[in-house]
Amino acid sequence: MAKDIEGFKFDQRHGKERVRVARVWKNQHGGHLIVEWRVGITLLSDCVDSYLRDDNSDIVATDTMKNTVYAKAKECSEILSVEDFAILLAKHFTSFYKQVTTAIVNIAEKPWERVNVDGQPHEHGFKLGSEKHTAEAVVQKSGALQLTSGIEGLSLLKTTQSGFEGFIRDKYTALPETRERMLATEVTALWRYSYESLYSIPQKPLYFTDKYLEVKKVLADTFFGPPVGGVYSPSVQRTLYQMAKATLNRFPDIASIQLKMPNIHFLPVNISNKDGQIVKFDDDVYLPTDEPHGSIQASLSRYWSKL
Ligand SMILES: O=c1[nH]c(=O)c2[nH]c(=O)[nH]c2[nH]1
Repeated sequence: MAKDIEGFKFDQRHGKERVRVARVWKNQHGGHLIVEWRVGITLLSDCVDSYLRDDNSDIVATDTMKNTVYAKAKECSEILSVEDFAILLAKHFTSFYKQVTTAIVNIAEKPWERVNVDGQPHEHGFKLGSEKHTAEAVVQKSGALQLTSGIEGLSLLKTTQSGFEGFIRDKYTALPETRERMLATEVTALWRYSYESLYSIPQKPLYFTDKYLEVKKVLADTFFGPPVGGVYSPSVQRTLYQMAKATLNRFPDIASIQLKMPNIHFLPVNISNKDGQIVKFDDDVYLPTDEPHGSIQASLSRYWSKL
């Protein structure tokens, strides 16, 4: 909230970024669970005097914020979702300090996955997966909540059932029309839950972890289509829209979703020299690239959503 100060508009916030914590839980039978989180905390608090004069008496030290992450991780005796940990931290800052009006906590979870050895889940062995689960909780002193979850780095590719035709052609257009191409992307998704108060969030353990896995499945299943035959994509735009719509249709407690889907190009390889063709592209040999890439993004919200 901007304040009028000395004839200016003034707005401030402070926090700690990239606090890394790993938490292990052990059961009586030797089974271990682990999460690794990168936590960012931002506090909106009444500590204007620290900017205007040498008075730090209303500052929550960012070092204290960092310590709180470890203390709260220690206190959590059971595994919990990134969303629930973000809410727990944000709730702490807004209720513990009279100066703090709003706490914004974002967390990215590193995708440690249990390994299988000889077809059996390992008790305490994990390997790194690829895409990340993210969450952001914005909590007000009143208990008002905004909860957003996301996926980062979900790489998806299909080798056919994609094309791009009918686009604008002008004197700068070289791209041929096609009904046969590779489609590759790295999905970044952000979705907002409709829970608007600390008192209305589902209490079921790992509710939001399960939701994350289900959203990821709906996004991927919509991208790929059925295992036999797949589904034709006439553009990244169309596929993105179908993925967003499938998510809102499937999950009543998701109010809006934003998707970013770069079009990662796999270029047809054709090589020739003066004696003739060395490689003739036949939908088989590609040059994978990462830049430049197309950039396609959209968000879809329910009408009653506040986003
Ligand atoms: O699916 C696509 N959408 C585009 O907007 C675009 N632009 C382009 O060159 N290729 C593609 N493919």
